[in-house]
Amino acid sequence: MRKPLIAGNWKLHKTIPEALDLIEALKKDLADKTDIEIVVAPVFTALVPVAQAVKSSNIALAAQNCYCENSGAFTGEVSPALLKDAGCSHVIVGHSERRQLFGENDELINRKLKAVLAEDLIPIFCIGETLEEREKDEMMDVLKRQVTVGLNGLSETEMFKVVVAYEPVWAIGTGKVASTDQAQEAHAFVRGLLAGLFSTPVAEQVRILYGGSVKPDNVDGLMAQTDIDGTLVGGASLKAADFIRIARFEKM
Ligand SMILES: O=C[C@H](O)COP(=O)(O)O
Repeated sequence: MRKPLIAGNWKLHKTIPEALDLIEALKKDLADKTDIEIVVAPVFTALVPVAQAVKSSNIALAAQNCYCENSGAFTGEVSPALLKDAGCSHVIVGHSERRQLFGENDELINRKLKAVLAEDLIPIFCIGETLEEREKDEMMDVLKRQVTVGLNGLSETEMFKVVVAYEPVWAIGTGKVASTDQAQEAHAFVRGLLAGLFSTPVAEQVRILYGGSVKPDNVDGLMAQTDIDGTLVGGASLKAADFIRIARFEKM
């Protein structure tokens, strides 16, 4: 049985006071939610205060990115060890905005995943095809490459800790959510890849989140799909009421 995970990626939004306001609202209204895991990913500068605020709550803290080395002459980077020190338990790795805007490739993402796991943090490993790739019927090839290279060299034990997030790039921030059929098809395909690359137990236990225009009015249909184990929410995670409704998805 895979425990649902609802994660909010706040991207480049919210000052420290705004982040703390949002956290207080989530803590108040989601305190009873023990049947799911809740994760929020604020900007780096808000991690420490938010870590203090979520202590002893059911909300876990993620960073939105990290580097693949723990120390050294890497100006501007933040390491998994320092994120752990700041109070993070999760790190988003390979988000499409990192791939598209900051040139991250599958090999670098693989190194980041290994660095995150070496610190005993949980990576939320993002994959997904662009609109152009989908229109050229390359979705499966792209997902296969991202999964095969991104997870290369991970042990089965490490894989049990990984969370995968399928985020079709064309659905991110566009309001165009994948249909439940499209999302389920991609998730089932990714689960099949995990079975082939690792094992059936890995495929059965690894959680695969859906991301891309998840909103209160579409979350129930998405979460009803067999292979969708949670959501990685961008825009709607910035509003307490929307994120709370998403975390309170109804089982259909
Ligand atoms: O990490 C979250 C995704 O990029 C989805 O963002 P969105 O919900 O604003 O489409």
